[in-house]
Amino acid sequence: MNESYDYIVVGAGSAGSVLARRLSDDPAVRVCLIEAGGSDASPRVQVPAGTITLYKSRRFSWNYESAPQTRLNGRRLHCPRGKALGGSASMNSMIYIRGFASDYERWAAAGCAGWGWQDVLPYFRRSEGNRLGQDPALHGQDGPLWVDRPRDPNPVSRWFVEAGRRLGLPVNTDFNGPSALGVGVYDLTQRDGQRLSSYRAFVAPVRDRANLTVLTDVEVDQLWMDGTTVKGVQLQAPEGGAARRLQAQREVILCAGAIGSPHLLLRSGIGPRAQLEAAGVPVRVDLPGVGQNLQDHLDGLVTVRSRSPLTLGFSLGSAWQVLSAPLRYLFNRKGWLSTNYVEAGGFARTPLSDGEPDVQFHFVPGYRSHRGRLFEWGHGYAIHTCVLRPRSRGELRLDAQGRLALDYNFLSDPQDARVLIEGMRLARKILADPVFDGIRGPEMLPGPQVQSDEDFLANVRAHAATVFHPAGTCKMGVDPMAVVAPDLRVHGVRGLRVADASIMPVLVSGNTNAPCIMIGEKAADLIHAAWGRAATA
Ligand SMILES: Cc1cc2nc3c(=O)[nH]c(=O)nc-3n(C[C@H](O)[C@H](O)[C@H](O)COP(=O)(O)OP(=O)(O)OC[C@H]3O[C@@H](n4cnc5c(N)ncnc54)[C@H](O)[C@@H]3O)c2cc1C
Repeated sequence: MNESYDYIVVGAGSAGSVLARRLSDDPAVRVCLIEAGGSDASPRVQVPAGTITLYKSRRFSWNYESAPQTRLNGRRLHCPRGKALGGSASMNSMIYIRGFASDYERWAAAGCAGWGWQDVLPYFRRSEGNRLGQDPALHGQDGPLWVDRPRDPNPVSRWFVEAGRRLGLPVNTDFNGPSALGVGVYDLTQRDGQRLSSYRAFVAPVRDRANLTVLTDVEVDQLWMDGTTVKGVQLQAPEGGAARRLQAQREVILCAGAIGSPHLLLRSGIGPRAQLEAAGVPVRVDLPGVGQNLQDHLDGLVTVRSRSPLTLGFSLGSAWQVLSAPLRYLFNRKGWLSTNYVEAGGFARTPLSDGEPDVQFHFVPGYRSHRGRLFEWGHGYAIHTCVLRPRSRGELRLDAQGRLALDYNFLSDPQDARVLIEGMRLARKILADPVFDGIRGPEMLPGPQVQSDEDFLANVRAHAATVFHPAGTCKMGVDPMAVVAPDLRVHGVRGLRVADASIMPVLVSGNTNAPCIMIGEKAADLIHAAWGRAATA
């Protein structure tokens, strides 16, 4: 016999966790939240510094790899995505940024009625439990998602802020305030110095609700459909076993992320007809936009070596800091283990800007980058600079063998390279400030020999990567390439919505966790409104 629920939410990540919580606030409905990954109860997830052990973890990450990037010297880029309760917010850097008001105005102008800034602001506020005394007109005080500052920021992170100020950038104490321009210490989704994913904030406190079932280590294989109506989901069959089906009396909502959701649609026969036919997947709904419109923030590095054990890193000089870190963290949540690495950063305008900041900085008080490396020997500091509103568009598709192919198509629009190069020049100027003189070693990337546009472009091709914000692959809208309508219902399909990073028609100007949480909040209200329940407070 099939198990039956009112709502099935696929994916317990940033958006899915919020949605499952809000839907199950109504005791009259039964909600099933399905997560392919397992528990998040590991110090690697809960202790902020554990984040560097997760990107390439086989247990916690899906570890996708892109197709060779033609304009990045044919390199394949690593694309980590969280695979555990909490999803990508169980491995992310915890920075709390909403994007610009103008991003959401662009969504509304592109046909997404109800998604302008004033429409989405209440949802940002509803989710947030701001610990910083920031403007209550913009910030929620009582929501489950704590927003706090790093417990023990590295002194060199503060030097970055000072260097940015001396370059003429304002010091910004609220990047989610009226203007994001400037440099500062980032606000984080942490509670008492521990990571706070939306699973931890929204679902964990109500997990014993009788009307909420949370399944872990269970992967949805495809949608269970009758014609163009979704009846439920089919789970991946255990080896040698039969596939299990779960029925949704009302709706299935895909919250499997910007890679997982379109992949699931394609596997279920919802996508571009020619692609599905070539991959041997029976076509249920010809929906040409599925997997298209892939966007991400391309990122260039300026990095400087140092001998100073003030910065994070392993050396004889830092041995005491490293060895004492577990005790310091245990007793007062301070010290080396409390860092999220990307403690400071900001938003700046390059000479190519249209008036709004067009690049974002992520400052790391450690050598080179934390990306995927468990141990970095030695010390240093670095600025990651990313293009905030990339013009390049990639795609995610099934190849002829039915395998997932992920092509960012980075730098297909040459303007992205121009903006990135100007941003990296700004980053280099910040790091050249005398405030760093006492600890400065040689610039490693892009390296002092890199000066002209051509030099920079060659460096970008050789080293640029992403800051892990894929979005847009089930875009919301009303044009022929839109996958979901502004109420998040999938065009041409009954009983199915998508609510996660994939629905962004245009990538927001900043980190994507808070926007996904907002999407989960708004999805809950859209669903409650459709089925006749008033909005939750
Ligand atoms: C390394 C890293 C650092 C980042 N740093 C930041 C940061 O500091 N600040 C910030 O704002 N953003 C950051 N991000 C981005 C941000 O975390 C994500 O954009 C956001 O969490 C995406 O939310 P989502 O709901 O779309 O998907 P996810 O949170 O990825 O959730 C999708 C969930 O669906 C599950 N799933 C997928 N397929 C299936 C299936 N078939 N069956 C069942 N379950 C399935 C997955 O396992 C996952 O748990 C970072 C991301 C990464 C990877």
